[in-house]
Amino acid sequence: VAMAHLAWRLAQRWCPSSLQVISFPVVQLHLNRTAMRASQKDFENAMNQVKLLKKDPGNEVKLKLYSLYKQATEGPCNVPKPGVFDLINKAKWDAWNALGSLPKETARQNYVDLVSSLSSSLESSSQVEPGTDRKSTGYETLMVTSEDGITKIMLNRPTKKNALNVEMYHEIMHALKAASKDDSAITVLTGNGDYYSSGNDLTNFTDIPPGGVEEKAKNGAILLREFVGCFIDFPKPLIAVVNGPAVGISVTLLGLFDAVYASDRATFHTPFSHLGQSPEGCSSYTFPKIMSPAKATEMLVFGKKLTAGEACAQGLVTEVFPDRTFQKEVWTRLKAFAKLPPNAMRISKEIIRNREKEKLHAVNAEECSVLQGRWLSDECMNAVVNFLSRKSKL
Ligand SMILES: CCCCC/C=C/CC(=O)SCCNC(=O)CCNC(=O)[C@H](O)C(C)(C)COP(=O)(O)OP(=O)(O)OC[C@H]1O[C@@H](n2cnc3c(N)ncnc32)[C@H](O)[C@@H]1OP(=O)(O)O
Repeated sequence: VAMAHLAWRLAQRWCPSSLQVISFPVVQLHLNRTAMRASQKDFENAMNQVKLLKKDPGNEVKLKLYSLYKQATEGPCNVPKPGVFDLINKAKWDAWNALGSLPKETARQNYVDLVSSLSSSLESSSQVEPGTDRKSTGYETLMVTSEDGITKIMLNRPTKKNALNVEMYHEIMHALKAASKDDSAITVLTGNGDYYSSGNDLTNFTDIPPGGVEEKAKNGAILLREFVGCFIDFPKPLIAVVNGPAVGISVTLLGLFDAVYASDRATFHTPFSHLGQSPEGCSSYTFPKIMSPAKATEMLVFGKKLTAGEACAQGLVTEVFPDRTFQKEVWTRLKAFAKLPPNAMRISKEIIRNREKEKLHAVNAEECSVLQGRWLSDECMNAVVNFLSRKSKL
């Protein structure tokens, strides 16, 4: 009954995408403006690079470019929401508005990073900025760059609050495997836009294969186990730069990171019971160890949302920074860390992690098996239907 309800709700929700009709020149029009100051040279270069792209990067990317440009030049969205039938302007407004209070300088940096990744994946005729070893890749849901000894993996679905869809799970695994072998000293995971991540993309539950919901749940558990396994086994220092609110699996995984730096705008929320689900990311083991069993229960069982300060007091977060100076302070620190001898760091991490590895893999397997059952429960299906039919939000 729940599945029939879900299918009906979804049929109501889906409509043809309005974004198909957004044309590339619409973005270019905005990028051609010349109101940049000399100190924004990178930003200007990036705008010029966009004009040199040989291939259309697609509507989703164009919306990202547009929103970052607006945020970088005008700050948070400050114009009235267009009417529901003004599809193009509404899509653009939504993309800009989704960036929330993202600082102008961060938007500029994100714009430059995005253009840098496009220049490589879409064969720009211009050169990548000389003097850096920045690399970009053709990921759909991530921006991955490597510079100053740091590989940065940025979750890049800001209009969906960086919810993890199936493609993103695969791309993160791919990026982690590549980072484990590249010549960077440390690896950083962060989010683009106003959220770090809103956790599992709840639309992951909607694409039911021929084998039905049982097969869906089984495949989900296999994917989740492999995904979390990549974090358990990651060999280099892995740092989370939590730029905004974090939900669900993006929170639980933090227990597997080597350090967690958070903006004071970040919050930490694991509403598993509300969603009819159960903990993953090894949090049923790491959280009670990090913060005491009772505090872990408040988060994982009762869904208590923590501020960054509270998460720091409980050991989940290493240090909190004011949002205004967050990026500058954190990246200065990370660049200093990345200059330390990489082999020493890797070996020190190994000796810490090896004591726990077997246990962590066993916990991961058990959590995935329990979740597989939870995903088939009425409690979980009803929670997903309620979100997708816009009856509920966290
Ligand atoms: C392989 C499977 C592994 C599974 C592992 C299991 C993990 C467990 C979890 O991670 S549980 C956590 C799941 N996450 C949620 O329940 C969050 C749901 N989202 C929300 O409640 C809200 O969106 C919000 C509070 C995060 C943000 O609210 P706000 O009002 O600020 O923004 P919008 O709701 O308008 O969001 C903008 C658009 O983004 C879409 N979106 C946001 N989060 C998700 C998500 N988790 N899944 C799917 N879609 C999400 C939202 O629907 C909006 O889309 P729209 O613009 O098309 O309407």
